[in-house]
This record gives sequence, C-alpha cells and structure tokens, in this order.
Amino acid sequence: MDPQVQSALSSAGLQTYKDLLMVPVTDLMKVTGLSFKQVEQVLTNAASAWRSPPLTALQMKLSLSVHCLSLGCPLMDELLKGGLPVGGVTELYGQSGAGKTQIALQLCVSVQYPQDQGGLDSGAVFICTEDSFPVKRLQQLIGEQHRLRPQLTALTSQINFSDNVYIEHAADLASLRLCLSQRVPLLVARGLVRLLVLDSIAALFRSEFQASDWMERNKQLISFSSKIKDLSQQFNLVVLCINQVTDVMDQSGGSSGPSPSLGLCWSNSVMVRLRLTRLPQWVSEGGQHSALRRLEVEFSPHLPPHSLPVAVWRGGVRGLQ
Ligand SMILES: Nc1ncnc2c1ncn2[C@@H]1O[C@H](COP(=O)(O)OP(=O)(O)OP(=O)(O)O)[C@@H](O)[C@H]1O
Repeated sequence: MDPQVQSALSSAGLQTYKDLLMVPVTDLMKVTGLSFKQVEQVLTNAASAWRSPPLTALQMKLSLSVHCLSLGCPLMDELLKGGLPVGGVTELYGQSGAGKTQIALQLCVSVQYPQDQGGLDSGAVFICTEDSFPVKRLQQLIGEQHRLRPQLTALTSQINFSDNVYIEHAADLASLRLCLSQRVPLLVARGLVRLLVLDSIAALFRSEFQASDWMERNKQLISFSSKIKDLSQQFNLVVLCINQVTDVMDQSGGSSGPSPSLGLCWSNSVMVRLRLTRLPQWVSEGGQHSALRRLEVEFSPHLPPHSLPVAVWRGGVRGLQ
C-alpha cells in the first residue's frame, strides 16, 4: 500500500480490515482526506484480504461442528479426511469376508471417545438384518483399547464400551421400519447414540421382492432411504449402511468386480460410498496374518477417489503404509 495512504489510515485510527470495511466511503474520504479513487483501491484490497476462499455448501455445513467420526486409524482417517461424515449416509460395500463388519464394530468403539480423540462422546445403535451381532469380536476390540491407545488408559478404563452399543435385530422390512421410526429416534433423542449402523439393507430388499415387484421395491427403497437420510440430518448422526455384494460377471464370463445392487434411487441418498475389496495377497505383522484389503472412496462430495491398502488385525482394521 502507498505509504501516504497508509499513514492517512493510521492517523484516522483505522487499523484493521474490519475497521475499513465498516465505514461508508464518504466518511472514509472525510476522516482520511484521501480521494475517492484511493479509498476505492483501499477497500478493494481490504475486501480481497478479508475474503476467505469460496466453500461448497457441504464444506460450510461440515465446518460448523464436529464433522467426522474417526475410524480409530490415522491412515484410514487421512483417506477420509477425518472419518465418516456426521449428518450424512455412508455406504460401505464389498464381498463377504471383506471386513465391512469389522470396520463397523471399530466405529462403535470409536464413537464413544470424546471429540478431541476423534469420537462423538456417545454410543451406537447396530441393526443386524441377516447375521447375529458379533458380540465376542466387539469384546475383543474393546479389550484391545488399552494396547491401542496406551496414552488414554485412564479414559478407556472409565468408559463402559459394551454398555453403549445398542443391538437391534430386524429380520424383515416391517421390523426395520419399526426400528427406524420408533426405537432409533428414542435412543437418539435421549442423546445415547450418534452412530447408526445398518448391516445390511440390500439383503432385506433382495429377499422380500422378486424382480417383477420392481415398482413396489423402488417405492419402499425411496421411503426407507429418505428415512435414514432424514434421521442423519435431523439428529446429526453418522449413518453407516453396509451392503454385501457378489461379483458381477462380464460378457466373457470373467468377474468385473463387485457392484452395489440397490440402484440409483438408493445411490441418490448416499453421501459417501466406500468399497472394501479382499485381495488374494496376505500380509503379516507381529506374528499375525491377514488377507490384504483395499479400502476405496468410490464417490463423495468432499473426497478425491483415492484408496488405501488395509488389513484386519486382532486390534481392528488398520491402513498399511
Ligand atoms: N479377531 C480377528 N482377528 C483378525 N482378523 C479377524 C478377526 N475377526 C475377523 N477377522 C477378519 O475379518 C474377516 C471377516 O470380516 P467381516 O465379518 O467384517 O466381513 P464382512 O465384509 O462383514 O462379510 P459379510 O458380508 O459376510 O458379513 C475374517 O475373514 C477375518 O479375516
């Protein structure tokens, strides 16, 4: 800035961009003795220095509060820019044995940590549709917390991790609807839950509808997907929907990889879609062996389509360098 203009501004007591931008142009001219052209230049400079870079609506929403739930692994959190988004639906899909449920269980533990440790200081509701809830594995993950977060031993001994995971079973769509419209809102409204896991939805729709019932199926799917989207937004929940998929065969009979099967009306309700693939290679660490997996961001409004190799250990799912 021109030193003469600078000294005129400081003699008038205008020290900050805010001071300048709050005063009408004519008053600025009067108190500084500057010309209209000089004042206009000062205001243009102040406005461009004051303005922050443009943000998308999602970035603004995410910046308002704690916006992510950590997965409890720095590399996976880095892939997802902090974790799963609050106030939106994340879909995680992959073949059987890929490790989807392992990630969901890990989140049920992570959500219970305070916000400065990546959690939401709350509990989780886990809705099983096909399989029974893997209670032993959850206990094992809880038992591993002392080893995984040694700096938080005092905190981990205070949290009763297993008391804050509410397990629901919904064997058909009617029970799922009841659960989502009555029991889940009750838990959420009491502040007991900030994570909702649905394991899995595609199975229910596959078993209840024939191919010829596509119209009714789509109607139900739209109503169901808007219900979970509303729940996530109304209560600022993290919603994780797990879907198992089978390999899709291409025309030559080879596998073109797994693909989610619920169609476009479902995809439109999903904010982030992640794919977990189990690969044929194995990795070892500290005497433990695991099949290699790849966790991939398939789509998201705020993440690039990156991927990360991961493995499942006794302590949970971890990214590999
Ligand atoms: N205690 C453990 N220690 C190490 N790895 C484990 C442990 N428990 C499970 N795993 C790994 O996780 C895999 C099962 O993962 P998970 O149950 O999450 O699969 P999934 O993707 O949910 O499959 P499905 O769709 O069939 O439920 C096992 O094959 C094993 O590799």
